[in-house]
Amino acid sequence: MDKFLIRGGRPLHGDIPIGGAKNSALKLLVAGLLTSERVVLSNVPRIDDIATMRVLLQGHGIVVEDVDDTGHTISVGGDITNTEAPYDIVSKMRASILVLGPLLARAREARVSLPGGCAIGTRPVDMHLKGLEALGAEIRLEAGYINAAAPRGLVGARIVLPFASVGATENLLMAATLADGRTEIVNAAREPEIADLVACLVAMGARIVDDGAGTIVIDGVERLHGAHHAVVSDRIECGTYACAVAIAGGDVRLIGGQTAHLGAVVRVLEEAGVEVSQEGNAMRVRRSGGLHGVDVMTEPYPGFPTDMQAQFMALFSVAEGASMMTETIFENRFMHVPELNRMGARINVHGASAIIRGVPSLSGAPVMATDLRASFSLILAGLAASGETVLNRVYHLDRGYEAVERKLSGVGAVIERVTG
Ligand SMILES: CC(=O)N[C@H]1[C@@H](OP(=O)(O)OP(=O)(O)OC[C@H]2O[C@@H](n3ccc(=O)[nH]c3=O)[C@H](O)[C@@H]2O)O[C@H](CO)[C@@H](O)[C@@H]1O
Ligand SMILES: C=C(OP(=O)(O)O)C(=O)O
Repeated sequence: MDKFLIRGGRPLHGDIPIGGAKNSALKLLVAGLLTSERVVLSNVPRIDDIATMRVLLQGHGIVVEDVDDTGHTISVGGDITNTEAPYDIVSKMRASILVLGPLLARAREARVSLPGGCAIGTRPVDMHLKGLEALGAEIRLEAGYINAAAPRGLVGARIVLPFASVGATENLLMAATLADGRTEIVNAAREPEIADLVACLVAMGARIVDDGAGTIVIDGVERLHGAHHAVVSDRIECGTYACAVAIAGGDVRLIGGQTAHLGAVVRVLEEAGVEVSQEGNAMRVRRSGGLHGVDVMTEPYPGFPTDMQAQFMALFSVAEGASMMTETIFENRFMHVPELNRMGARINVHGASAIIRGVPSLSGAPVMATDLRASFSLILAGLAASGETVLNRVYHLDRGYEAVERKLSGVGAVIERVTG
């Protein structure tokens, strides 16, 4: 198993390229199930979750190909020959549940493993299933699988989501593009990844009006066609490297980064003492003075993202004063706390909130994390720590961050991957 060795204490200077969003690219690949024609996606990140999604789609009979040798442009298309999403893939990657709506819409049936919980929480899918039932699907849960059928096709409906779930919005949006009549999704998620999916579906011939304020209206069409679409920039990767500059100090341009998608994150960075500006197509991040603690609560977009919570916990560990981090999206997303504390952080968790009392410095240690963002929070701590940090279980990072060691060493960090 690969490890990272990190030696802290170096400020960061230069440019870091920001890739396409994992949380958008995965859904856009799934959208390819909605047409037999080729959908070509550019700016796709080269990460393990994308490789897993390719295997899942190929299992459905879809042809997934690299369009060039960059590995960042992928085409999907073809006929669905198998409507089962098996346990071994769904349990590895939760975004697999997103095939349910498109399979039902196009093949009129689907058998998808229930994803179950994961390291950050129970993560139920009841809203996905209720929404699909409202569109006329018959759903039975059996032996850990969702068996869904819509023998006469899906029919448009008005669906009010009790919570602005990103996954449920995406599943229902894709299913509704081929339903008979009009679907209205009320209290829909407003994340930039939703707008990206809407833009791709519209390019494929879907009729969608998204008011950007939580209401999406879809008029079903008979068929969708091929399209070209560039994946939106990864706001979480961008925010993560902004935290790297914030914790290590320095001055870095995050090429492709968009402050417009990171409003809540930028506000917290500025309050903490970090300078952030948009300069052309780059987000510039600078810190020369001290860091200050801030109180933060995770919320659906445009609130502060849960996917940035762990990274900010590392940052606040070395900020002056106390910070409070409240996690409202997932019930078990503080798994990084004991590891940060092993590096000298002073963090106490009380239910959904954590109090972080800033310390003057952290010290390197062998650490490991149980999920993607938690793993990066330990790299961030390592960048600020004295001595060497050894991060184990790098496979969590490889799921969602491309070329971490290259991007960080390119701006002066000392980080090395040890394979084996
Ligand atoms: C609102 C939010 O921040 N969503 C995040 C969530 O998306 P993801 O799509 O995974 O999760 P949802 O947005 O659906 O879920 C948010 C909350 O709703 C609950 N829920 C969801 C679906 C359902 O059918 N029933 C139910 O109870 C979940 O348990 C969770 O507490 O994780 C992704 C990966 O970290 C992030 O990129 C998304 O930004
Ligand atoms: C938790 C994440 O992803 P997933 O929903 O794939 O677990 C994430 O992107 O931070």
